[in-house]
Amino acid sequence: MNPDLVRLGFTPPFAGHFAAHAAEHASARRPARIVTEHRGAYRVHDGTSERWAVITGRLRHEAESALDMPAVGDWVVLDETPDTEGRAVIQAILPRRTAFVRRAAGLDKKPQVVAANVDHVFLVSSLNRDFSPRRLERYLALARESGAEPVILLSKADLVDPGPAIEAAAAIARGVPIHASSSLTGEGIEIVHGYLRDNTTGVLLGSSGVGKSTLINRLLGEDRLATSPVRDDDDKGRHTTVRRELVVLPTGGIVIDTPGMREIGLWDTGSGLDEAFDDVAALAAHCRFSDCRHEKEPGCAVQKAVAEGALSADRLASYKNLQKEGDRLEMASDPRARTEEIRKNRVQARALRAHLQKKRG
Ligand SMILES: Nc1nc2c(ncn2[C@@H]2O[C@H](COP(=O)(O)OP(=O)(O)OP(=O)(O)O)[C@@H](O)[C@H]2O)c(=O)[nH]1
Ligand SMILES: [Zn+2]
Repeated sequence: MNPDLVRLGFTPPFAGHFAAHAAEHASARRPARIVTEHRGAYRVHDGTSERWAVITGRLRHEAESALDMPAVGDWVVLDETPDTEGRAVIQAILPRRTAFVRRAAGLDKKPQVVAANVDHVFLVSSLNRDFSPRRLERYLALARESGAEPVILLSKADLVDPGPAIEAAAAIARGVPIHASSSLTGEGIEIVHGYLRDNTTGVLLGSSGVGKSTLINRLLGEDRLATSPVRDDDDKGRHTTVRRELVVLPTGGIVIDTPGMREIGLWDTGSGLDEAFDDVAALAAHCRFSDCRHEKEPGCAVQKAVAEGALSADRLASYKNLQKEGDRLEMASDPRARTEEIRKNRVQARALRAHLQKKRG
């Protein structure tokens, strides 16, 4: 396989999908990866160089929601014949292995694919005032459903002793690895490099100002991405990164920078919520009633655990809260939007995760 494409994360499953696509079409086609999106045009990388591309009218027309449009990290098929403005034309999106999807910011209930085909989702919280277990639980539920492996990263370890936050994160991580890092001292940087071995892809998610772009610059070994200081009064960031962008590391691996998220709305968490809260789910299996709401029902094993101090009341409240949000979304969303493809991808993603877990022992 073309080593330039492999360095971009083009693995055998994508090669297989691409070959199947190319075999059905007479005109010359090539695979490329979405690097960034700007006003409906896409910057794509074909392993050798980058250029602008647009999607065909047919793709745009057939898209039922944002889930069917190219997202950063997607592998797409380009037609070699450029359009009148010299841009490549995206003919198809190859099936995603994983996708981190949230509810788009704003009032209407629409999904947004934050990053596609990522192996690791780094949930970045700054140790400097930003860390919130409740927000982390929300991210974890979405990350679990993405099919990628979550990693909790506590940044700016040079400013604050990470001990207490690590302990708080450990109480809700349910097996997700936790690392402290500092782009100033270099602490934890090799660990992040380690996750991106073998041309795997990671995405950095978190609030503005936690140091996502700074970390990528550190991984790159050069100040390529723009960064800016947090506000003095509350340590909040200034939303410096304005669009998602895929970066290929010279040392191997691919990482996607994202703009700081103000809100992180749930989208179709499927079993992701119960995976992120497998402690609550395991208790719930022992409730007398299978539809127990864990309120005041007799024989509720979950409330019993709270009374005995085995489960924190805050964590249960958080679980119920997210569950309600998910239920509301489900009722509101158009069932057609949940395409069969998403379901299939989820199965594939599970298999991938199992494989990665096995690989890492
Ligand atoms: N002390 C310390 N400061 C850091 C560290 N990492 C980043 N910073 C600083 O935090 C500020 C914000 O960093 P950015 O990298 O722009 O944060 P971001 O998460 O990319 O923010 P958005 O692009 O707005 O989402 C900058 O002033 C950085 O220098 C760190 O490890 N230690
Ligand atoms: Zn940034």
